[in-house]
Amino acid sequence: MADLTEQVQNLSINDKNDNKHGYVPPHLRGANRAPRANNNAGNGGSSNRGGSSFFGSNNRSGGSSFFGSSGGRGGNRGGRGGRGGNGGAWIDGKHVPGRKNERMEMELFGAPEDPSFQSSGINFDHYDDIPVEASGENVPDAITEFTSPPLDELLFENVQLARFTKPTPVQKYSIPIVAAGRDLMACAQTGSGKTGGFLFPVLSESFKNGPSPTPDNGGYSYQRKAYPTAVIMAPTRELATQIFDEAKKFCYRSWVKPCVVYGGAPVGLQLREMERGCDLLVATPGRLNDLLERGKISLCNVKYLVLDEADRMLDMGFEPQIRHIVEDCDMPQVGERQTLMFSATFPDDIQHLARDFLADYIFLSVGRVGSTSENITQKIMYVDDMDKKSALLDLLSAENEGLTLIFVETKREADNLTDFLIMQDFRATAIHGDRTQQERERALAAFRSGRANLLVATAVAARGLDIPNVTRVINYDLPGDVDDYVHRIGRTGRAGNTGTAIAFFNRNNSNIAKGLVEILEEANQEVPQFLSDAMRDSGRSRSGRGFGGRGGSRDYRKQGGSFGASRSGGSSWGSSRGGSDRNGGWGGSMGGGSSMGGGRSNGGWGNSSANQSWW
Ligand SMILES: Nc1ncnc2c1ncn2[C@@H]1O[C@H](COP(=O)(O)OP(=O)(O)OP(=O)(O)O)[C@@H](O)[C@H]1O
Repeated sequence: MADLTEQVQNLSINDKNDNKHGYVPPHLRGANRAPRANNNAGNGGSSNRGGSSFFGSNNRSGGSSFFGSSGGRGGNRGGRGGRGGNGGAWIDGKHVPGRKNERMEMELFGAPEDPSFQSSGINFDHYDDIPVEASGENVPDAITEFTSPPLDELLFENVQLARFTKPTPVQKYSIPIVAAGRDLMACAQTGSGKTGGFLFPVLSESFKNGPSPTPDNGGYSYQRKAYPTAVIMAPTRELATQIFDEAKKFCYRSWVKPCVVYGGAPVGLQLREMERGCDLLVATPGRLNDLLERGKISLCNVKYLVLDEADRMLDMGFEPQIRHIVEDCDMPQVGERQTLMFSATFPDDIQHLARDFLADYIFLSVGRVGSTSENITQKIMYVDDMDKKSALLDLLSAENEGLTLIFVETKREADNLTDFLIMQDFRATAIHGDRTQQERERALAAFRSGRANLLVATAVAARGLDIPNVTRVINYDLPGDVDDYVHRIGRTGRAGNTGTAIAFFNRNNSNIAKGLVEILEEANQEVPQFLSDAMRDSGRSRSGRGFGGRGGSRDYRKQGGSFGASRSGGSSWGSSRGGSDRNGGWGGSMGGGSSMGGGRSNGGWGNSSANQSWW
């Protein structure tokens, strides 16, 4: 990839001799860009205007099959009763692993050189230098490597098949914490292995201890019910599917049969799959609630409850459903189950939810809460709204290798920009809450496979998605909340790989100037002068980290000074949530998303009322 600073300099960004904002779009420079070579191998050229659904589907993750185990590569059918396939069984209090199957191993774990499987990057070892804070009573010692014990032997074998040679910091702590029977709230940077952070200990303990006996219903029930041992809730269907795909790997040959359920997909198919066994259930809250109400699932056997991207679920308005599922159904009480909450950002309100869901928990933060990885090179460019398309074309023309994720604020903007890029002969596709599930899956599959190397997305793609080879994230529209920025740029620079994140900033984004400056400084990135100016000016009209400021804080229990076995320092942040295209209609029963239209009112820096009127 061409040097980012050079690229940005070539765009005359911040050149005081140009205009007042420094950026001179190509059409004003009289630049006659040569017609772009048709690189549209995948979609047949610019005549393919009809949005993006024409990109065919499929990639290694199958993109879509809800229950991969019923398809070609799943097959953990054994469940506790040993239902054949390569699944194991729990028999007479013992775990009996299934047979090895080379074809299935290839499907689940891939060949070492297969680029569609994320491999750890050159900076993976740098994770060891990140300070970790673990607070709470009697924090168990972290492990330093994957060994069995403490990991269950079969899980250890599966971790080796995945070619994970060393635990990431969050995994080093979560494995002994869960093994000690403790609850956990964990905050770790994007791409630093949080999924393994909950799957490894939950599966390891499940493999060792087996399921609870299914309640005897006296033979009166006419319908089968699922009695999962572990329930993992996630905010979006894509994230749920991704966790499920990851779970399939680590459940290989075990008694644990993973399942996934989410809204917007036919419930009949999901029910049929659940009937084959459902020991680890990954679910969006809305669909889980629905299935509970239909009496298809009982939570009475749950030993492990995981809330992934918990703050996002609250943002999406899932709190009533989550509370209903956890508090009003038949799930064992706090203290009788283990509860784990994970995210890269933890605003205060989520910590307060923890008071109700967790008991005597350990708060783990890896790096500064809500910080970004130094594996990501961040650049903020001043670009007025009217110049954004030109600036984007410039960036894409200068560098179009690897996969680029482009974030916009509204669904309509996502479609418009995608059409525009396709018109310019770029291989672009779009993902947002108004697209059908099939369109979204096809778009993601095309992006993963590289047939479309540009994915235009709303905030719905900001969280959790783990797509190898995303080398660049462009915030065409900045989000209104700095936490969202952190998650968005975290789609690159994962597992120790490097990536770049570019954001178009203008006076409409002054609300997050302060938060952005803090993030850039923490990650040792350059802070452009216009951003410092914007921060200073916007600071005159408001104080503190409030508006658009950093979410997340350290363990709120320590703010009262009650206890703390801190292993390193921490800091406390104010919390705030901004509005943005947040809902998007993913997962569960959430409806369509909201849109912040363009055309926000402009005001000068520090013209507080004008700047904030849309906020
Ligand atoms: N111990 C490990 N060794 C090597 N690679 C790992 C390890 N743990 C996880 N990974 C890989 O790192 C990538 C990022 O992991 P994961 O998706 O769990 O990150 P995350 O912290 O949940 O990120 P986000 O906050 O964006 O959801 C994945 O491709 C995963 O396979």
